[in-house]
Amino acid sequence: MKLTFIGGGNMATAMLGGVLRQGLQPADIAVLEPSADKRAELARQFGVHTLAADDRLPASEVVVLAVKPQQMAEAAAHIASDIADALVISIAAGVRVEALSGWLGGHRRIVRAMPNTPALIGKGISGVYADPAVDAAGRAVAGQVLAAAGEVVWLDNEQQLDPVTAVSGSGPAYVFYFIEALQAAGEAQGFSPEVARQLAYRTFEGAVALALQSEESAGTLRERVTSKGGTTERGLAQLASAGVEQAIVDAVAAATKRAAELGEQFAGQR
Ligand SMILES: NC(=O)C1=CN([C@@H]2O[C@H](COP(=O)(O)OP(=O)(O)OC[C@H]3O[C@@H](n4cnc5c(N)ncnc54)[C@H](OP(=O)(O)O)[C@@H]3O)[C@@H](O)[C@H]2O)C=CC1
Ligand SMILES: O=C(O)[C@@H]1CCC=N1
Repeated sequence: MKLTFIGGGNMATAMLGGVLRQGLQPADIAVLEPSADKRAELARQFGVHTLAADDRLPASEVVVLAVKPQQMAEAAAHIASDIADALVISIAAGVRVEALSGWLGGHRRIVRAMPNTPALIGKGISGVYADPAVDAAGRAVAGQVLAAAGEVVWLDNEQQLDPVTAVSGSGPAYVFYFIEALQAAGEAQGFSPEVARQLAYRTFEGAVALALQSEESAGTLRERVTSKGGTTERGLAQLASAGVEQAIVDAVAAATKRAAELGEQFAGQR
């Protein structure tokens, strides 16, 4: 499979890690990226072929659009005459199939996906929506590319991509934020950064691994940590009085709203 990424930034880098781990050959992958420094780093790290902004697109079965939403119109217009019948997978937040199709000269073999950065190690999760014009073979190819990034959840409605973006697309940032906060809290109690890091990181790793393996809900596992009259109860009460649970609900709602705003911003543009 000949695969070309348009944009060689954070998420393209994460997906490259996934597809190469799955066995795709670097010689079959190209990345079009305006920054010479990033091109050099991608070639060094992954051995893939790189293209500068003005270069024409090589013949590709799959083209992954991995630029920021605000850069999509220009990036799509640049490749519109070169994509032939390639399957186009856009990973941009918000930007809808209708807008993508307009910028791509009416192309309809379009799949939208929302992966996340753990794709780099094959531990991501992607929500995926295919335009009805994409046939079963196209869906299978999209599923194969995204499976390299981790688990795949097919969506039957494009709107569902906005909350997927808010929960799992942005989600790693929330988790890293909690890890940072737990590490900082350990340091505030007098531990060295190294020890605080070790305590925080292993706690997250262990808790997530346990939750994934367990048949019990996260709530039940939380109750098992919480001894009556003990330390966890005191700590959780502090989190509750600070409104942390509601803050998480509000954060996801705000991110979903931002994805919808991005969709509106680019709707109907040609
Ligand atoms: N980061 C994440 O966790 C996730 C991101 N996404 C989506 O992925 C997309 C990319 O995000 P991310 O990787 O974080 O962003 P980055 O800014 O890291 O990557 C985008 C890259 O594309 C380059 N670029 C700009 N214009 C063009 C062009 N016309 N042609 C080719 N390349 C171009 C940018 O260069 P320059 O920096 O010079 O502008 C940059 O290197 C976004 O649409 C985002 O919504 C989806 C899921 C998760
Ligand atoms: O922050 C963003 O807009 C992108 C989409 C999901 C994760 N990063």
